[in-house]
Amino acid sequence: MIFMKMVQVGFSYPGQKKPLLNDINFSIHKEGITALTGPNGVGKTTLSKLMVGILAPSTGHITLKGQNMSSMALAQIGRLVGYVFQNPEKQLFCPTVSEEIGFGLQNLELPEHEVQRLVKENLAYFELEHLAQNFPLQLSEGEKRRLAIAAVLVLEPELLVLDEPTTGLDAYRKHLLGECLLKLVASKRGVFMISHDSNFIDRYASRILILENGRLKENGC
Ligand SMILES: Nc1ncnc2c1ncn2[C@@H]1O[C@H](COP(=O)(O)OP(=O)(O)OP(=O)(O)O)[C@@H](O)[C@H]1O
Repeated sequence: MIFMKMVQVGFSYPGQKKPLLNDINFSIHKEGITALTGPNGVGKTTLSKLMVGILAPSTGHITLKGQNMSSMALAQIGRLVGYVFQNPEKQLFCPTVSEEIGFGLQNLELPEHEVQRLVKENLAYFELEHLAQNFPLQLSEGEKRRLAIAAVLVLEPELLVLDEPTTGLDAYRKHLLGECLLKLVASKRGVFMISHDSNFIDRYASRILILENGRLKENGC
């Protein structure tokens, strides 16, 4: 079943004479890891924001599980599609690292012991245990990114959208992230990542999309 579909999607920011995105058509089946790459400023982040409903298409439409996204509330989209921003600071707002990971779980009204179990598990997996009581905005860049990813992953979205997830990560943490994404895929969840990191893309992506001059190409064809 098609999970997400973009049909003739175009997008311009207010005041732009030429559309940034033009006639974008593609489907995501939640299988494997899809990478989106392309030159700086071409509209990759904009495309990812359309995928999670932060922006709406100027023309065309996007469906999510067969439903037009324009008729869905952001919270409804957010339960299906998780988004990790290019700049992790945009999504960190809790007083401690532990609370940041637990925040979304609290909103799901899970029992407290289950919330604490999942928080502990993710603190350990992302090697943030020693920082559990620290203020998120005072972490290093790589630690902030690991925390932002942990806080979204813990909610087990069906599709995870990540914007430049390897920025600021050392080789070992990139490896951990890649293995974590493969685990998600093995549990029938989809991953869509924007990246310029060609080594990471070659190692983990099963599908490569390239955005150039407002249009999308698959595998450079
Ligand atoms: N809110 C906004 N209002 C107006 N223009 C914007 C806005 N956000 C982004 N842009 C412009 O849209 C273009 C595409 O930006 P976007 O961040 O989507 O590109 P990108 O491909 O992700 O770039 P990079 O690889 O550098 O991260 C840029 O020229 C940017 O300046």
